[in-house]
Order: sequence, then structure tokens, then C-alpha cells
Amino acid sequence: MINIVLFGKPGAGKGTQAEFLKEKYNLTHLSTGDIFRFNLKNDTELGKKARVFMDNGELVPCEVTTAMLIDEVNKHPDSAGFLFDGYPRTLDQAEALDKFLPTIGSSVTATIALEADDEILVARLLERGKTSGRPDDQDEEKIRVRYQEYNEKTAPLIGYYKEQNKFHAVNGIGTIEEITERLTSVIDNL
Ligand SMILES: Nc1ncnc2c1ncn2[C@@H]1O[C@H](COP(=O)(O)OP(=O)(O)O)[C@@H](O)[C@H]1O
Repeated sequence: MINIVLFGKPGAGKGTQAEFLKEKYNLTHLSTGDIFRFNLKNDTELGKKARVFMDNGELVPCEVTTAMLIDEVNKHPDSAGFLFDGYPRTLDQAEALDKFLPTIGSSVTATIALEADDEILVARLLERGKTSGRPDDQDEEKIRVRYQEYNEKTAPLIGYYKEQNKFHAVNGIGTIEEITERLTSVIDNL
């Protein structure tokens, strides 16, 4: 089983690249953002718990997110591996994942970060907000909150995975194909 954590700031292109990688490596793509948005749209209990945080650009509390993630993994017992997109996003979540995966006989294989400059990413998000319908992409204030959340809570994961020798980074600026190429060359060399 191979488990890849796709890592990067909001707008770095994780979702776009995940679409290619899941096909190529036959992985189950789990995007916590997409799962939350689905629950918001359907006004589920989970959606109700997440809404206020998401609307403000803040992270949803760890217990809620981790319980949801574990549920999703358990829905795919025959999966050849997972592509985690948007999870983990805090040290607590990374530790929770490292505790959970061994219970299904697995572990994180590698974390790959898509790197790009903040200013480029903010511009990309505002552009995406024009068509995506995502309220958190339409308001520069909320975008800034997401970057603050990233810098405070998510960036420390780089050190966490480096210590385990599981951190890889690729340049996230270029055409979609170029970036897919960079990612696949990391995965093929794992
Ligand atoms: N692992 C997570 N932990 C906490 N909240 C999360 C997590 N993943 C997604 N969310 C919530 O969903 C929102 C949207 O996530 P996502 O679609 O990954 O967007 P982006 O990477 O563009 O900020 C986040 O701002 C946050 O509120």
C-alpha cells in the first residue's frame, strides 16, 4: 500500500494534481476540503459542525476532521493506497494519522509539497473564486486567514516529516503537465 500526503498552501494545486496522480497510481483520493464541502451542501451534522470554521477560513477542530478522515479511509478497505489532500494540516492530525494507519497495517509513504510564492497563490485563489462558487475564495480577508492558519499550524509539519525522512518538495509553478511530471518523478523514486 502506498500512501501519499499532498502538501501545500491553499491554491498550490493539490486538487488539480490529485486528479492525475490518483489515476496513475490507482490511489483513493481523499480531500478533506471536498468532503467538508459535500457535507455543507447537504447540511449534514458534520456540515453543521464545520460551517462556521470554513466560512471564516479557519481550520475545523481536529477531532471532527480526524473522525471524518478515518471514516472515509474505512470506506475503502480494498484500496491500493490513499492520496491525502488537505490532511494532515496540524501536528495533532499528523500524529493521529501516524497512529491510525498502523491499525490497518499501513503508514505514510511520503509527503510531497507543492511550493509557490504567497502572492502568486493569493492571486490564483481570487481568480478561482470568480468561478468556483467557494465563498472562502472570494474574500481576500478570508484568504489571508487561511494563510495565517497555514503558517502557524500546518508549516510545522514540514519538520515533522523531514525528521522521518518523508518530506519531498517540488516547484509548484509551471504548467499542470510539468508539475505532474515533477510529482511522478518523486513518487517513482520512492
Ligand atoms: N485537515 C483539515 N483540518 C481542519 N480543517 C480542514 C482540513 N481540511 C479542510 N479543512 C477546512 O476546509 C476548508 C477548505 O479546505 P481546502 O479545500 O483544502 O482548501 P484550501 O487548501 O484551498 O484552503 C479549510 O479552510 C478548513 O476550514
